[in-house]
Amino acid sequence: MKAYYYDNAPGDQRQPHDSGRPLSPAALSDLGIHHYHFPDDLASVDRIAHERHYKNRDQIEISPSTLPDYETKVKTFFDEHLHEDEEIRYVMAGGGYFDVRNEGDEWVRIRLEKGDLMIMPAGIYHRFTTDEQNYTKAMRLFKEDPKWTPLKRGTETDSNEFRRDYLKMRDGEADSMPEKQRDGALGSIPDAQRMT
Ligand SMILES: CSCCC(=O)/C(O)=C/O
Ligand SMILES: [Fe+2]
Repeated sequence: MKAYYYDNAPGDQRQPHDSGRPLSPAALSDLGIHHYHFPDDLASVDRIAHERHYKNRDQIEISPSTLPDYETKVKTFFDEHLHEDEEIRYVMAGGGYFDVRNEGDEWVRIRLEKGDLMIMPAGIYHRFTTDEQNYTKAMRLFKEDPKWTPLKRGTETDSNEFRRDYLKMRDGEADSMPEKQRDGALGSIPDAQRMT
């Protein structure tokens, strides 16, 4: 995992777009993002899923040969959006980038590779893209139904209750975090494996 500010330069979204300004794991944690590295360790993935009350999962292989209409799908993943559920993504092979908005509405790019597991809070604005290798195999873990429901950023999402709850949590009103997001706190994860 590597996190840095996106350079906002023109060019294919799949290029690194590395501004050269890194972001610390602590700064990612302030955004509500947690990261672990579990290469070939599904037992650890299972443990986190259990502790955080995840009920479902699937696997997706994002590549021109496995995903019909690959180029359109990759552009859809790259539309800025939020989800009303916390989500866990575990990269099993290949790599890709999640971009998330920080407190100043700047894009922060998170590079994930094989073995990286990321927990992303409900309500954070983000987008995803494969890299120039055009190959990401990922496990997607869902608290409830195994479905991917992106809500594209707009005036409606700015007043979405999950967005508002996220901002309260990010901006420090800890008591305001919905109980469903406090569930499965990170307490039992060994510090050696916890990256953020
Ligand atoms: C790497 S998993 C596919 C993308 C995805 O699940 C997501 O939520 C993109 O925003
Ligand atoms: Fe998403």
